[in-house]
Amino acid sequence: MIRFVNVSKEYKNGVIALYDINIEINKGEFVFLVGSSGAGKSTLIKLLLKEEGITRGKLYLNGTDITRVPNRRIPFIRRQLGVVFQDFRLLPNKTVYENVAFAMEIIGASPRAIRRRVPTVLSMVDLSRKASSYPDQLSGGEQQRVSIARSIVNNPPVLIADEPTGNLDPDTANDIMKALVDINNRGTTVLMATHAKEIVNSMRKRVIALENGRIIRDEEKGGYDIES
Ligand SMILES: Nc1ncnc2c1ncn2[C@@H]1O[C@H](COP(=O)(O)OP(=O)(O)OP(=O)(O)O)[C@@H](O)[C@H]1O
Repeated sequence: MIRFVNVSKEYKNGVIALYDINIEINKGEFVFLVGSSGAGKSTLIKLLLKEEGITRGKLYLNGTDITRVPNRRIPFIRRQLGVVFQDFRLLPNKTVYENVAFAMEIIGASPRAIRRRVPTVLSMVDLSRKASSYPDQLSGGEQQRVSIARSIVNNPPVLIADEPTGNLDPDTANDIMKALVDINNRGTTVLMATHAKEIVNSMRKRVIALENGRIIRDEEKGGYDIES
């Protein structure tokens, strides 16, 4: 599903953020990406989203070498990836329903498909009651669940979450994790970058640890730290 082959990333200022990264993530896996600040987690995600170019190596998404994809095809690549960020990034002037519907409108979905699909995903994240609310009328956890609904509404095979619980208290963070596990159980591959040690330790999923741009650990059913 996702394959990094000898990938390196050097920024224009000479900072080498990733060195010779090799990762293979299969369909349906749930993978935590951990590492201290500056380890290279966000850079790795930016390469997948094609927000940054790759300096060396190859990166495959669903069998396509995305390092060779021309710019005009980037939107098609992006459609295979649902993305959730720490800061939710909802549109403030749209309701919950409209925020989720908008993700379908921009890919040209029919009004009928939108009317059918949006209530389904809102119920998956337990937000049916809040469909007409605006983001500023919601708690942080609810806003993040809207953002998750939006990220999966077009059925992407892969969901990328960059520190999705970073702004949330522990109970709310657990609700978000339940939503992500639910989505993973329905077959979506999940890659989540996080500093949330307790969450990683309690879930016992695959853990890939980065340090100074290198993979120092890749463990099935791992913990946040090597000793855990
Ligand atoms: N646009 C950029 N230009 C130059 N250097 C950058 C740029 N973005 C990140 N870096 C550098 O690349 C390295 C990796 O940064 P990155 O943001 O990927 O780390 P991270 O693991 O996501 O950290 P955090 O947990 O704080 O988000 C750091 O040394 C950082 O300073």
